[in-house]
Amino acid sequence: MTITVGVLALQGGVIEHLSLLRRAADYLSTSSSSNDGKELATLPDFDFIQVRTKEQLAQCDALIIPGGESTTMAIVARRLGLFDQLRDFVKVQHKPVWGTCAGLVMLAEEASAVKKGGQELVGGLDVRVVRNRYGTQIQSFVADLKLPFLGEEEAPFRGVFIRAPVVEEIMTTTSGSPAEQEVKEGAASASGGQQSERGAAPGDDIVAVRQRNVFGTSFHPELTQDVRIHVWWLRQVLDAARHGDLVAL
Ligand SMILES: NC(=O)CC[C@H](N)C(=O)O
Repeated sequence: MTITVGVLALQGGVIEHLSLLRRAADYLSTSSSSNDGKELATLPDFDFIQVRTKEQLAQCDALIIPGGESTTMAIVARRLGLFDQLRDFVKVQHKPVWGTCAGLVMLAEEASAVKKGGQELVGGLDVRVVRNRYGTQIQSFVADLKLPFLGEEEAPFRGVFIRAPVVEEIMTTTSGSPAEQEVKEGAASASGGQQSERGAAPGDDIVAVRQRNVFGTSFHPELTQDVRIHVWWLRQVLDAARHGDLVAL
């Protein structure tokens, strides 16, 4: 079995994600060969592709929407007629999708601080993000993040924040619904903001969020050499492929 993972390649950090995805897949194949062999026996091949057309999107079992500029990405996606299919991918087929930075904006149901006239979103995460939370490009910074979903004992993750959005509100669609709880369980706060080299510290801002099949990060793991989040996400993709949907963490 081959699992096809796409990176939406309309604009932004596409190559960087593809490179870390390949490294993450290598890591999974070597780590599974050193455990009891159970995972190895069932570990499928991964195919990583750039997605610019409806046909390419249709091939994908999972998708990354990279960082870049969400307004530009939305305009190009509209021109290429990809929006309906993207929404179907996320909200009807419930395939695993991960958005980084501009990708998180695209996956939010609502966004504030948008350009005049608004911008089109794919949605899927019942959150409102605020764009450019920490200011402009020159106010970019890195901060050590504690991300509980990687494991409580794990070393902090070096988060790269470039005109980053944060989740300003987790919205209650149906009160007490499982979806709402999963958002909350999936939320990860930044800590160690004093490690920031530049710009505002994230403090308690929500910079990673998950709701069922949809995952978003404010920062750019693909701009580091740290493969842990890509490995974690590929495991989610594997689980989704095996079980038909994502399992709880
Ligand atoms: N680094 C980024 O992806 C920046 C995101 C950008 N501020 C947007 O809203 O699209």
